[in-house]
Amino acid sequence: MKILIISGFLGAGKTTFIKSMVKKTGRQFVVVENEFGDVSVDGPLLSAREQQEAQPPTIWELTEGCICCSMKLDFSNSVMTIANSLNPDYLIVEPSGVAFLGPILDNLKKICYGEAIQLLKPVTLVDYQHYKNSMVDYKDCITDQASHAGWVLLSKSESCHKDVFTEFASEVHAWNPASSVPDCHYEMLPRSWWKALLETPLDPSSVEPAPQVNEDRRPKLQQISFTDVKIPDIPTLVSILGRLTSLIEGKIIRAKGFFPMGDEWIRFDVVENTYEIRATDVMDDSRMILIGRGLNVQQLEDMWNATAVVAEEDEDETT
Ligand SMILES: Nc1nc2c(ncn2[C@@H]2O[C@H](COP(=O)(O)OP(=O)(O)OP(=O)(O)O)[C@@H](O)[C@H]2O)c(=O)[nH]1
Repeated sequence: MKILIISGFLGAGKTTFIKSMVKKTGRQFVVVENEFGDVSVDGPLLSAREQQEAQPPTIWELTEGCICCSMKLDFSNSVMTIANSLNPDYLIVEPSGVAFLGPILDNLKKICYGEAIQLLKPVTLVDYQHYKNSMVDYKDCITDQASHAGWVLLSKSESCHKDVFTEFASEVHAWNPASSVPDCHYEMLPRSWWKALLETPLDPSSVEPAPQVNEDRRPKLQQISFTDVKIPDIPTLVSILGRLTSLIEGKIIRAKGFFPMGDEWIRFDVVENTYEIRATDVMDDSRMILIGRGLNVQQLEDMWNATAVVAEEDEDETT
């Protein structure tokens, strides 16, 4: 079993990359999802086909802790269990956006043996639209992720000029001279690149011991999660997302979720000051999570509860 870690800060595009990798390579993957927060949104979204023909991966969720520190042992036990039970050709690991990559590699190298469990060179995604801003507050985490990667990819860069990639590569090479930084968005890379991604091993003896991530280094973020999400219509959702991206009190770094609206299921993503709304597959339940700092939790909970009441009234009127 080969292990490929896909790291990157909150909202950098890890899940989107994994979806693309499934489609481009046509392979069947098992994915370990470790989300920041106590509900998993990515797991169900990765399982959703969303009109794509590719076979969705099998998801193994690890919530309520971070695999680079508090869940270290649970994580290595899960990897061993997956190797011994499912034994897939490829295990993809998506750590939470605030996980440090160094300690994850250090932990995994201890359970690598022969061909049974092999590490591949990890990927780190860096969000072109937001990373310069994020570097102000989360530099330690973002540079750790890029410093330990074999491949560093600039996401959300589809319309960028080559010069942007050249400048980005020289910035990354200052932290990690050995990393490979493609000079275009990953969607444009040839089949040979995707093949190399799934074949290039990381020598475990080259992984340096990583100290325990102490709490001072970890991004200090709050999370609020909701299940049974009710939003009556798209204008209300747009208005909520507009408010979330321009809070007077505190700052939302990431928000995401999915919920039913009439006969359809809708998903939304907020990354800093941008948001996206799309249709998705029918899900078993609805979920959402807000991640940020300095948040007025009571005010945000009141806002969602008020929206749910309106949605319920609308439902009553239509039945
Ligand atoms: N245009 C564009 N949008 C992207 C790209 N990658 C991600 N996005 C968008 O960015 C948002 C977050 O993407 P995700 O793939 O969920 O990011 P993530 O890193 O898995 O997020 P977390 O797990 O919550 O940290 C979504 O709205 C995506 O559609 C990209 O390469 N190009």
